[in-house]
Amino acid sequence: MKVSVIGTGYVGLVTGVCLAEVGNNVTCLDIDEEKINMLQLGKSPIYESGIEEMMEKNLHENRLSFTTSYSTACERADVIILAVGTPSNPNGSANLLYLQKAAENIGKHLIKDGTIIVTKSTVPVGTNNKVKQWIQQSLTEPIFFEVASNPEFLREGSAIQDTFEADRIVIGTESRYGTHVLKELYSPFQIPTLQTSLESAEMIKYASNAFLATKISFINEIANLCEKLDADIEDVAKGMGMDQRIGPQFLKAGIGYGGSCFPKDTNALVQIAGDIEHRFELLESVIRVNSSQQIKLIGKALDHFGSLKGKKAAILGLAFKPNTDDIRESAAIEVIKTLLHYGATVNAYDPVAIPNMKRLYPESAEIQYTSTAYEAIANADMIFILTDWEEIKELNLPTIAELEKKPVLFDGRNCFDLRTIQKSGLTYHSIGRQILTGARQDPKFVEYGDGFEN
Ligand SMILES: NC(=O)C1=CN([C@@H]2O[C@H](COP(=O)(O)OP(=O)(O)OC[C@H]3O[C@@H](n4cnc5c(N)ncnc54)[C@H](O)[C@@H]3O)[C@@H](O)[C@H]2O)C=CC1
Ligand SMILES: O=C(O)[C@H]1O[C@H](OP(=O)(O)OP(=O)(O)OC[C@H]2O[C@@H](n3ccc(=O)[nH]c3=O)[C@H](O)[C@@H]2O)[C@H](O)[C@@H](O)[C@@H]1O
Repeated sequence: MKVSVIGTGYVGLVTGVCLAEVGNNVTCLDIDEEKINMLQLGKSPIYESGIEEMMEKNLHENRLSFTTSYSTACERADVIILAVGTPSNPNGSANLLYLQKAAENIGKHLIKDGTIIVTKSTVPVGTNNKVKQWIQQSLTEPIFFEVASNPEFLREGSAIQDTFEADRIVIGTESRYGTHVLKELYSPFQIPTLQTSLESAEMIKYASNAFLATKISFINEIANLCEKLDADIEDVAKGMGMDQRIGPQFLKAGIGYGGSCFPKDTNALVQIAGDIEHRFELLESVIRVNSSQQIKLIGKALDHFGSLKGKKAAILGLAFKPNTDDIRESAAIEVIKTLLHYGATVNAYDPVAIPNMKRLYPESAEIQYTSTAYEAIANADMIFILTDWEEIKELNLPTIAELEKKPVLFDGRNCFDLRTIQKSGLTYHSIGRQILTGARQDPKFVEYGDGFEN
């Protein structure tokens, strides 16, 4: 099939490359010329495992191309996929301006009857009907087209794997023709497909993200109780997750959810509910819990040191999760801001996200970036673990314990088991578990069995 993808961000690029990989002829379009120039050279503007290799292969085999021209992208496409950003407006609602511009441009350049225009961007219920109007109003001649909703569920950091091994593909369509074309497009992936109305497909996306965010805030609240009641959140989450009705995923307590989607989509859903005069109190609480969770470690550091003025903090992990360079809504942004506010200075390290964070916090007397985790730690009074990168989970704790300052470890991702920490003699604060003071003490924990995954 001939497919065009509008927007070459995390979703558009991965979708385009994977659709080319299964044999389609794919044109990816973006208004950002710099991105398109890079992509034409086979370089990915985002850090996503495996993307460059798959891109290179499909460029070489002439199934994939990149352009800034709407006429090139629209003229022969059977399917056009909209994957532009839908960021938050100041009131939390979804900003549909990029989508409107893209839809209008499609309308202006559509010349082939029967094209299906698919919204993959996350959009409020009712938006596909607007997309239809925007296109209709921009047509230069009468053309038959259809719209469809096809929300995306991939995660950054495992986007290619998630595309090939998704739990489901949701297709909201208006006719049998639309359903037929999209089912055919996705048939090589052999993934269960759910066909719904446009509105239900749009709602499935928000409801899924809101539910996952709720699970995270719920387990974080339980962690906050565990800290005060001498229970261990890792054991508690494991025990809960063994109940198949609950399931083990998204029960990892920590410093809350970040990223470009959970914060944006939970706020948007509260706003969508507000627009129809329904107060979504549960989701409002989920959002509030997450905001306070993001700076939980600062409270622990203040309790420990009294004052943070003049203290040196090593920040390990800047990305909102491992295996991505994305720092959008990362807890690291709030933690750094608050540490600087309290008069601390920062040495920050991340395997890939430093260039993105430097745009927000350029290097200065207060904040320095280092090329290894150990460099960041060398002179620190305290260490904040904010992203559970594999290399951070593998830090050599005895080496850290031997440093002159013997830094205090504040672990926002519960990367270490308590026995390992206890052996190292470090003072250790984590989320929802007992504090280890470096003195000889027996941590209250059990030996984990196999199979507990997040
Ligand atoms: N990032 C993720 O993991 C996921 C994102 N989504 C949703 O997918 C959508 C896209 O998200 P991302 O890929 O993260 O966004 P992004 O910000 O990484 O990329 C969006 C791209 O669209 C381009 N663009 C903007 N206006 C355009 C126009 N008029 N014509 C052509 N290109 C245009 C931008 O230059 C940019 O390259 C959002 O609605 C998001 O909520 C859904 C699932 C996963
Ligand atoms: O709509 C989207 O953009 C995407 O949002 C999330 O994907 P993503 O944001 O890439 O990453 P997740 O792995 O879901 O993690 C989100 C945040 O939650 C945190 N998290 C996740 C799981 C957990 O148990 N605990 C926890 O704190 C992570 O550290 C991270 O900050 C969803 O998982 C995807 O299904 C969805 O497509």
